[in-house]
Amino acid sequence: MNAKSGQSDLNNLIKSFINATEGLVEAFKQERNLRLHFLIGTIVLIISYFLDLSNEEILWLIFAVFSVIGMELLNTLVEVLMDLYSENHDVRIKFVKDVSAGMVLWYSLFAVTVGLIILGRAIFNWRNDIGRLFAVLFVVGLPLISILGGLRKRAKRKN
Ligand SMILES: Nc1ncnc2c1ncn2[C@@H]1O[C@H](COP(=O)(O)OP(=O)(O)OP(=O)(O)O)[C@@H](O)[C@H]1O
Repeated sequence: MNAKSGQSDLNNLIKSFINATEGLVEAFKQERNLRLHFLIGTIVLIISYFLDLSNEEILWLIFAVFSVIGMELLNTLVEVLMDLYSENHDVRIKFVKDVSAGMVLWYSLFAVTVGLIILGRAIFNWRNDIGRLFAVLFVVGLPLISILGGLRKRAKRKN
């Protein structure tokens, strides 16, 4: 590798970084929900400075905050791509957009569970049962609601 190609590789890398940053900034400007997630993440991370948290707990909080923001970015992409594909009303587009929004909701529930367990202990001295119950409620509850909904529909069709 000569000095010239090394320099051009570096320029490309810097350009890619600038483009990626522009993408983040644009998404932040355009998406209200993304701004909300950044705000909540900022508040949680600031609060974490005033609490007695282990390294592991801080890492979980950071993981939760970054995950929700990452999923919101992905959801923004899906919405834009679907709108580019077609602006007509289409049940398949509705499905894709709703699942994508559901993905953000799912990760938000994960973040709330992490918050309940870690911040709940550090601020209110809660046992981790509350966070665990919250997680179980959604992991078990969601499929259950869907199964019960399906059974009800089937029963209605038979009548
Ligand atoms: N082309 C379409 N066909 C059918 N349903 C659609 C279509 N576009 C949007 N929807 C429905 O409207 C909802 C909102 O879609 P929209 O693209 O407006 O996202 P948004 O309001 O920006 O969502 P978010 O609050 O997640 O950013 C979708 O989840 C979907 O249920």
